[in-house]
Amino acid sequence: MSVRKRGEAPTANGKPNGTTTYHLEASDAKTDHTRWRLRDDDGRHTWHYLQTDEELKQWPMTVADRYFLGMDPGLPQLPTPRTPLQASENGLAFYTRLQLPPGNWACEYGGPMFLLPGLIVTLYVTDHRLSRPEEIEIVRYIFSMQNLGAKNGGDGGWGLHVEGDSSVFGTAMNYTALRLLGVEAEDERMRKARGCLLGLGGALAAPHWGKFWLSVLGVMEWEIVNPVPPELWLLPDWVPIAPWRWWIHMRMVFLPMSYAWSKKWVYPHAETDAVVRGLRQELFTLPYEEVRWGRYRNAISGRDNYHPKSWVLNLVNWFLVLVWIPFLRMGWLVQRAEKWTWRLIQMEDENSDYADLAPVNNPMNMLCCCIAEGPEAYSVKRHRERIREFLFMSKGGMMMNGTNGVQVWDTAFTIQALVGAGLATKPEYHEMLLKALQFLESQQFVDHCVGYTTSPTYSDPPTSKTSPETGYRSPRRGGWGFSNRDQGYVVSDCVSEAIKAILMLQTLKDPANPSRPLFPEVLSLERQKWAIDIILSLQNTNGGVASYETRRGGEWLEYLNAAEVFGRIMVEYDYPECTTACVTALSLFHSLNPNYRAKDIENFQKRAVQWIRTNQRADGSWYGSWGICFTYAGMFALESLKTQGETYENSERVRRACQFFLDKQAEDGGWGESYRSCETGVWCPHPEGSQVVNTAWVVIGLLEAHFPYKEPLERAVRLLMGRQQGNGEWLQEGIEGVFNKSCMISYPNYKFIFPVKALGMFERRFGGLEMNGSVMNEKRTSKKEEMNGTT
Ligand SMILES: CC(C)=CCC[C@@H](C)[C@H]1CC[C@@]2(C)[C@@H]3CC[C@H]4C(C)(C)[C@@H](O)CC[C@@]45C[C@@]35CC[C@]12C
Repeated sequence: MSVRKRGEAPTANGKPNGTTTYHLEASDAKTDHTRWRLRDDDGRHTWHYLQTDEELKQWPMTVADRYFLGMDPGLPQLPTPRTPLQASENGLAFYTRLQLPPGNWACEYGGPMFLLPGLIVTLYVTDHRLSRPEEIEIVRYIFSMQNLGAKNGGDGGWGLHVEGDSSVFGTAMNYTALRLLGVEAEDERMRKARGCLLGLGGALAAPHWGKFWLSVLGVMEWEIVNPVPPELWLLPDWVPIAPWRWWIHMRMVFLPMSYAWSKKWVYPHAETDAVVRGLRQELFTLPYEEVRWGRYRNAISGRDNYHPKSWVLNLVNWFLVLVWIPFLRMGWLVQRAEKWTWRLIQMEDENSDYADLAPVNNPMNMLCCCIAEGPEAYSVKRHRERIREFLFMSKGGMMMNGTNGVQVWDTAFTIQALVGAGLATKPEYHEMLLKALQFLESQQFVDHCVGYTTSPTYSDPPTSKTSPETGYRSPRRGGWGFSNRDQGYVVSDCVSEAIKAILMLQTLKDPANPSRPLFPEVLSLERQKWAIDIILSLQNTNGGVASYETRRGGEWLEYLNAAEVFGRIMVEYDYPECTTACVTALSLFHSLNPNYRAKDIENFQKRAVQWIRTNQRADGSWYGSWGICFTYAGMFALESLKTQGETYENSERVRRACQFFLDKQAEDGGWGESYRSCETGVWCPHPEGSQVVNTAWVVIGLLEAHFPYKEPLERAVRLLMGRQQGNGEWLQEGIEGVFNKSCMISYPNYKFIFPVKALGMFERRFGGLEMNGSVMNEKRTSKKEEMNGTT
């Protein structure tokens, strides 16, 4: 496919010069997939398109490349498993081949449909282009996610996430991205998308973030954006609404947004740019010239309005727009606010070497660097380099991952799966596990953020204290994040799952010589203690544990939730997943090192477990916030209760949890939960029936609970085995993860990790199965018969 330039010739440096637009001659073009390669430099993932035959010779395709690109990975058919453990091992035979050389795993961590457009707008307005193969594949990806045909009503739009119904946000932003990438407005799919968008009220009914991006691009005017005043960053720390108290993702998005909003920065070539001018005509239900922007500040389509703005926020906005901005907003104050905001942006960039917290604030920070320092500044260049770590090549094209990878998280779970399945001592997995272990060790944060170098002292156990000098960051030395060390953000359960995985391996004994450890001690006791210190610093006063930090503000701050499309985003909340992960990690560590901060650990555990107990719903379930949904949280909760000695036998609470699961078991023996559970807070069955991942979670949960009856578990295990392919793989089913209640996100490696663990755990508990022929299409025997009178 060629990208033809319309208008002017290329500039000397080969970049477009603002007034130049491009269009793809054939917007359904595809690159040669045999030329893509994934590189992993110590956990930093980037995709490369090889140009020459020489390069192709030097850099052969791997099984992982082929798999991610949707090509046949070329792995052999395996002997039909006769037992769950054999099935588990077949799964591993496949999954092991996806491990990357430094020891971690990658994946298409997609779902949200608002990430790529933010990047594309930023690149466009900062006069930078991705490579041609990348652009081609991004176009392909966005089109492949369009709601066409049978997909979500086929109305031609895009949703907030890949499985969602079309929304104004999804449609306006993805349509815009495609146009910026050169797709013609007259393309049939674009016409369809426009029809959908205009039917939903057009871009004037976009949520806050949509209006923000379109104003930066110059398609809208800033008047339509509800205020994002950087002055909030000048509030003294004691003020209850001060931004440092917000959930880290919200404050890190608010930060660059407030800077750009304050500057009212607009793409300098907007007036002459043909695409921008085209978009002004394409996105609205009335002629651009007639729009009175201020009137649409609060317009929002019903499809997008998951969390309507509160009356408090409406009042605040009213005051800011009609009183503060026209009469009270002093120049000197604005200058101070912008200066301090810019400093905080720099701290975020410096602390992560421009990787930044997530793919929402990363392009926004890049934009601010360009505003503050110009497009040629180091900060902008470094952002451009780092942003590539979010881009991932998939079968459907190039997409933007929800983080810069899943490295630490999936590696930790993989190790635990093998240990849980009883396979970690087998020689054939030694090399794989050793690499995974070494990878985790290499990704621990060994330094606090800039600003912590002077206080508190390194020898003090970290507290949750924070200060402006650190960019309001909490201590991080000893922690792990979700992706890699560079990103540098502690997540409570990532620290916990990582330290657990490491301790599990480091304490394994060689079965041939039980006095000899099977794996080297890669993480010293001192560094283990750092990790424990971090975990201990993360408990909230009520005993629960949140995601990145302790809770800094009250739930009432949701009154100021301006994003509209997400729920529960303003402050940290306690999560069963995070709380239970900390409990299980502390238990394991304490069992090995009974003397280190024993009292603190005991107190933490007592209070955390009490919180987990009270967080259980009357029907026995726990609501999961990061995976879908009750099946996910239930698994974690049951595991943590077991560490406190609470099992089916002795705990009414655990029995209720098990009964909740049993009540939801499907005819085919599995469990299938829809993402609607997350949105609505009530169990919603998956429209396509049982799902491998949900089923595996429940099996693990029930086994952790010491659920004594084999029959329901056996039926589930047979379903897992029946869904397995001849080469050991499981195919992708429904999306597995979620954030902020309304946005789904995929965890493709879960379909390997959890079935492998569940199958192995089952066999360890109950032994093999009687296999007469195929395991598929098992006739349902009565669950009730076995359960009657027994629970
Ligand atoms: C700024 C907004 C609203 C969107 C950007 C996306 C991010 C908020 C989220 C994308 C990935 C998330 C979900 C991330 C992924 C891992 C989880 C977890 C599984 C470790 C969980 O147990 C704790 C929270 C997570 C770190 C997550 C938080 C939110 C994301 C970064």
